[in-house]
Amino acid sequence: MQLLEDRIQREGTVKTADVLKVDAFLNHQCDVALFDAMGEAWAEHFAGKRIDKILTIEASGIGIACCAARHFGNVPVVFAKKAQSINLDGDQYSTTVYSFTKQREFPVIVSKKYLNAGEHVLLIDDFLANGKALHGLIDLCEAAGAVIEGIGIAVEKGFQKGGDELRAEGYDVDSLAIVESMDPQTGRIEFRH
Ligand SMILES: O=P(O)(O)OC[C@H]1O[C@H](OP(=O)(O)OP(=O)(O)O)[C@H](O)[C@@H]1O
Ligand SMILES: O=c1[nH]c(=O)c2nc[nH]c2[nH]1
Repeated sequence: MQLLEDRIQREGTVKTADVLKVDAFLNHQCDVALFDAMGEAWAEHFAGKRIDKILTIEASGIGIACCAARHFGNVPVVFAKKAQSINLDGDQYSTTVYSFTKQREFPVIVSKKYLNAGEHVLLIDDFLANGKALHGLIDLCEAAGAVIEGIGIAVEKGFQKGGDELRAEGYDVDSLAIVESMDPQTGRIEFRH
């Protein structure tokens, strides 16, 4: 998606060999018009598929998923929580996920009320790196008996293994920008096309 690639080139910074900082528009300050255009692009890619619900994970996937839902007939958005809470009652599906930016394991929890057998689910997230977050969401869907129709990602780092693994597993992964390589010394970012 040219709009997203241009934005990454203009405002993204390569912090280290594997950390791209795009917090000016994606995962700290949020550009809602950009999120809306991303939702439109996923709706085009997944057109014709039955999507009953969008599932994402705290924290950075939530805003993107909510904007995307507007392009999928306002389907509900469910986000997996990364901590127990007194608000999480009743039966739950849960797994654990290693967080890329926080560098530790988190529980990943969804109430059984909000993920049901036979529901057709689109998974959305801001980043795809090693695929830990996505595999956590897939585990939750499998436990619930939900059907995964596809995966929409804003930024995939193609030099990390998550995206290629998920495609090899047979998932339809639509990443709007795939960073093929990036260099913290020069700041150069190259995309896969
Ligand atoms: O493919 P992976 O290696 O799992 O990396 C991608 C995940 O990393 C980030 O989550 P993180 O927990 O780091 O941050 P967040 O709380 O801002 O979402 C991002 O939001 C993705 O969910
Ligand atoms: O802001 C971020 N930059 C990254 O490179 C990344 N990888 C996973 N999650 C990420 N979040």
